[in-house]
Amino acid sequence: MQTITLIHPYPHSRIPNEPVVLALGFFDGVHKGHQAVINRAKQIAIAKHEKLAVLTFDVHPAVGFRNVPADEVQYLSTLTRKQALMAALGVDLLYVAQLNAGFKYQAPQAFVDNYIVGLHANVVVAGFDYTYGRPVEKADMAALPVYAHARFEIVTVGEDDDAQGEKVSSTHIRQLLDHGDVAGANALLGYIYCTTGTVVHGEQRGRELGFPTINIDTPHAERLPSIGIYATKVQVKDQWYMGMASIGRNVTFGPNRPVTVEINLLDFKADVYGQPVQVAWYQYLRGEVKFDGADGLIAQLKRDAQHTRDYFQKLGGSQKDGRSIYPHSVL
Ligand SMILES: Cc1cc2nc3c(=O)[nH]c(=O)nc-3n(C[C@H](O)[C@H](O)[C@H](O)COP(=O)(O)O)c2cc1C
Ligand SMILES: Nc1ncnc2c1ncn2[C@@H]1O[C@H](COP(=O)(O)OP(=O)(O)O)[C@@H](O)[C@H]1O
Repeated sequence: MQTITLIHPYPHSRIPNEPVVLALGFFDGVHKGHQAVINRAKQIAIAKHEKLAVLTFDVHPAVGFRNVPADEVQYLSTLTRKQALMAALGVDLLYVAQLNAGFKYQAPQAFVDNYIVGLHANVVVAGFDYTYGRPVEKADMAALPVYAHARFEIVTVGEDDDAQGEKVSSTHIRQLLDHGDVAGANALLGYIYCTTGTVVHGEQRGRELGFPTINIDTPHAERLPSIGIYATKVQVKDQWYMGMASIGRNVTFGPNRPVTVEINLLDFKADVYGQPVQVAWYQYLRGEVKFDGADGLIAQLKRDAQHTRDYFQKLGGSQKDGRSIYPHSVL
C-alpha cells in the first residue's frame, strides 16, 4: 500500500494517473462499519480491475472543523495503525489530506472536483453519514449526484449494527473503552484493540512483590481503556507474551498517584527498559482495589495470573510455553 499526503492545493503530479474506486471517511479505528464501506469498495475495485483508494484526513474532523484543541483528541487508530489496518483490508492507495485552511474552506463543489475527480475516482463509496465542504455549506451523500455531474458512480453504505442492534460507531467504541469493556470494543472493531508505547522506569516495587511490571509510556494521542486490570498480550522484540495489565493509580501505595500502565509478563524474564511495545487488550478482569498492604496485593496478583492463563487457554491462542505468534484475528 502506498500512502500519499495531500497538502491543499496539492500538485496534480502527486496523483497516480489511473482510475480508482475511492472510499471516503475519517475511519477512526477502522471498525466493522468502516470495514463494510472499504470491503464494498474493494469488491467493486476487483470487479473493475481498478485500484482501491481511500481518502482520509491527518487529524480528527473535530480538530479540523470544530476547532477542538488537537491535544484533547485521542484516537482509536493513529496514522501508523490506520495504515496497517487499511493495508490488511487490501487498500492500494491511502490519501491523507491535511485539514489546513485551504482544504477546510472548500465549497462542496470544489471538494468534489479536487478530491474525488482530482483523484481519478470513477466510483465513490462512503457511509450514509459522510459530509463534505466548508461548514456553512456542508453537503451530504444525498446531494453528491448534484456535484458529481455524472463523472463518477456513487455507492452509499447503510448503517451497520452489532448483534444487539446497536450502531457500530467510533463514539460507541470509545464509550466501551471508557467502561473497561475491551471485549465489547473488540467485537465492534473486528480485531483486538492495540496500543503502543515504550518501557520506562517505575518505582522498582514490582520486583520486590515478585511481580515485575513493565511501565509503559503511551503516546497521548492513543486512547487507553479505563482504570482496571486486564488480560493482554504484549509484543516485545517481535514476540507476543501473555500479560496481566494494570491501568491504575497504585492506590495500595498512597493517595493521588498518577495513572500508570503496568504489565507483568507471564513466563518472561528479561530487562526490556527502553523497548518499544505493543499491547493487545483482550479482557477486563477486575477493578483496581486498595489493599491493606503488599500481602493482599500479592495474593490477588497470583489469582490475576491464573485468570489470565485461564482466559487465554479458553481462547485457545496461547502455546504451551505461554507465548503466542500473534494476537488473534487482526481483521
Ligand atoms: C495485574 C496487576 C494488577 C494490579 N492490581 C492492583 C490493585 O488492585 N491495586 C493496587 O494498588 N495496585 C495494583 N497493581 C499495581 C501494583 O501496585 C504495581 O504494579 C506495583 O506497585 C509495582 O509498581 P512499579 O512497577 O512502579 O514498581 C497491579 C499490577 C498488576 C500488574
Ligand atoms: N516478567 C516480567 N514482566 C515485566 N517486566 C519484567 C519481567 N521480567 C523482567 N522484567 C523487567 O523488570 C522491569 C520491571 O521491574 P520493576 O521492579 O517493576 O521496576 P519498575 O518499577 O522500574 O517497572 C521491567 O521494565 C523489565 O525490564
